[in-house]
Amino acid sequence: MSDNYFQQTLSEPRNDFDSSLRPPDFDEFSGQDKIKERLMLMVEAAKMRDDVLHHVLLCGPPGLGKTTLANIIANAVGAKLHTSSGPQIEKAGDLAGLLTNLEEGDVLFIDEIHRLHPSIEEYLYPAMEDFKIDIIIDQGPNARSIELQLPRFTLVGATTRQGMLTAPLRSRFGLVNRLDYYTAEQLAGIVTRSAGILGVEIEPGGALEVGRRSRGTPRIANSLLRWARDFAQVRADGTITAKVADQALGMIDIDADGIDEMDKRILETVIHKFEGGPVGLRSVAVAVGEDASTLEEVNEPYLIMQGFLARTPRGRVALPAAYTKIGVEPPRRVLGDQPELL
Ligand SMILES: Nc1ncnc2c1ncn2[C@@H]1O[C@H](COP(=O)(O)OP(=O)(O)OP(=O)(O)O)[C@@H](O)[C@H]1O
Repeated sequence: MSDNYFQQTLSEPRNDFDSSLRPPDFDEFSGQDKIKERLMLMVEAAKMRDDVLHHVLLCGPPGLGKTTLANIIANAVGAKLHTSSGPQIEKAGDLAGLLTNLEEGDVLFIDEIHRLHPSIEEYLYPAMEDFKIDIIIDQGPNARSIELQLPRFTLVGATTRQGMLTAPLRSRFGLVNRLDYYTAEQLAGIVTRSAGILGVEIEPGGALEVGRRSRGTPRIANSLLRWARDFAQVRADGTITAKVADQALGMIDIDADGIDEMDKRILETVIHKFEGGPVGLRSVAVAVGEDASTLEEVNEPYLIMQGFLARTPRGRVALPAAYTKIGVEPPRRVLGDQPELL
């Protein structure tokens, strides 16, 4: 088992397990109420006008349901969904290929859209605005650009890094939505639904225990459910009770706050190696042997949200809860200081 369980879960390619649990429509998609309401309204308005949907941007940490929402949007308007991602679109020709394959009303989902190369991004602007694209044909002195008219389509972009999106691209989306982490209760609801689909017996207490330790993320909740199911089968009578869930998750070193071994190592590093900070994220990443972007996307947001770490203009600092978590007394300066937050 990896010591960065969450990073491993979130970076796994999507598989049949994920698809079987993916809610097909807005009714079965729990949480994110504001976003759901806005999207449902947009869908209704487009249907009333017999028009295509505006382009939609979905932002937020991995595993919160961006891909799921893109599927739901396409289902809601009865359109075909085409899927790609920033890193997959390497050349302008790749983008032209995707766009010219679309039919009227189709939804094009581009995951990790912040990773599109700037030169490719520029091709996307006229496609989004006027549904046309300029392509260069021939080479050398014969090279010339021709304009192709595209069918009207909807672009759904997803990004884990809203800050890395260029202003021109961001401004071309009709609606920008930021997904939030889910509450333990919402996740318990998602776990109960998934257990029903998988035919797993789970008690409300068991679902809540899994929900509490899933760090606000449905993708993690489903993955922990899968582990708890195996555990319940082998070490209990197959039913996931609160106690069974607690033992199952304890066995993979996920504690009652949803903190795993890598999170603990990060806190220990900031506290012991860097005297509680401030320290730059890159230095922490080198010290714990993990990629800085993984720390920034997966570990840090949760540690900040739970009050273990704070971001200050001079770097990350450990808060009193971090000292308690790793079992050391917080120094007086930490208890007294209120770091200047970013
Ligand atoms: N609101 C929800 N209700 C029920 N299940 C959900 C919800 N959101 C996500 N899920 C489940 O969580 C899993 C992960 O969701 P999804 O792949 O859509 O996340 P994502 O935000 O697109 O992730 P990434 O950022 O890694 O692309 C899906 O298999 C889906 O079953």
